[in-house]
Amino acid sequence: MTTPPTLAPATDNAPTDNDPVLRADGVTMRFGGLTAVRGVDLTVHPREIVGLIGPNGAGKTTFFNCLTGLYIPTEGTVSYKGTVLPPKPHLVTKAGIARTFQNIRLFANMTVLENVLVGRHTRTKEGLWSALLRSPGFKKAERTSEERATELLEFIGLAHKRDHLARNLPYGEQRKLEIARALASEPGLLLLDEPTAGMNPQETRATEELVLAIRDKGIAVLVIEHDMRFIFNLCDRVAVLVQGEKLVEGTSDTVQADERVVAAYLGEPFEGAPGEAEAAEVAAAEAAADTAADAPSTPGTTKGEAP
Ligand SMILES: Nc1ncnc2c1ncn2[C@@H]1O[C@H](COP(=O)(O)OP(=O)(O)OP(=O)(O)O)[C@@H](O)[C@H]1O
Repeated sequence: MTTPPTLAPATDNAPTDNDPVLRADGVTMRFGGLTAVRGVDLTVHPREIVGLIGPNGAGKTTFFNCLTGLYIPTEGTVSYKGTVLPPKPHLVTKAGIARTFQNIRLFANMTVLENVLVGRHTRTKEGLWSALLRSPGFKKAERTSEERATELLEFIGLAHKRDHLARNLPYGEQRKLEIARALASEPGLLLLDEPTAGMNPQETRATEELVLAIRDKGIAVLVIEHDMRFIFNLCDRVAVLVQGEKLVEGTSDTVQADERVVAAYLGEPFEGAPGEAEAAEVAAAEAAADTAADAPSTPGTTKGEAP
């Protein structure tokens, strides 16, 4: 019987298809005395849909803001396809990370098409003078952008509304338009912050389909969402943040079965909860102080002094 050939170990550091698109290493964000995010590591691989969940105030949006350059993390680094990102939102977008926000941020008085075209600005090289003089290069770039924007509107099902004002779209379509605008920057990773907030069940289902279709186009997705059915249906992997720390990470089944996650959502204490060590230290110090207070005093010593 012949032994199957073994793969030779990689001899160089060339990126492979399975290298993470996103790698967050020890990301910490403090606001004065409040640590909103504490030492969070997270990776997202190509074509993965990763969910980020956690109770209100757990630090999810703050973490997104660290990933996208809106905040400069107090500690830690964020890399996209192996390169550490500068903490500047436009450079992060240019590198290949696009995002949507918890609250819709469209240009309400611009048309649907114009909103998508705005999202393309990091992909067009023509400068201000070229635009003002309407140079041939600018006109060509403008045509290409419009074609691409139209394709994206077809993809999300809003091509028939391209000339409507964004503010006249129903809520669910405004959310879709935000996603199309994010996709216009041609990202390799899309971050979605509560994409189904305020949606009815049909709109939520349609958003689920849309996220799967985005993944099928080869774009990785990291999504924050409070709708657990959405998250557990959709995600290849789920990370749970509690009080700024990553508590659990795994498949939907692993996370759903983890009693610490249930406890965190119900606000119950659990073994290993963030802050538990500090709480235990305080309790031990208080117990020691009580014992000292109850103990009969030794002649020649006063409370708090060594004999
Ligand atoms: N700019 C800021 N300055 C001070 N504190 C902040 C700032 N942004 C967030 N925080 C605090 O950081 C903590 C985490 O907030 P964050 O919005 O990231 O949580 P979240 O998990 O996204 O919550 P939700 O699910 O309610 O959106 C909260 O205590 C919040 O008050």
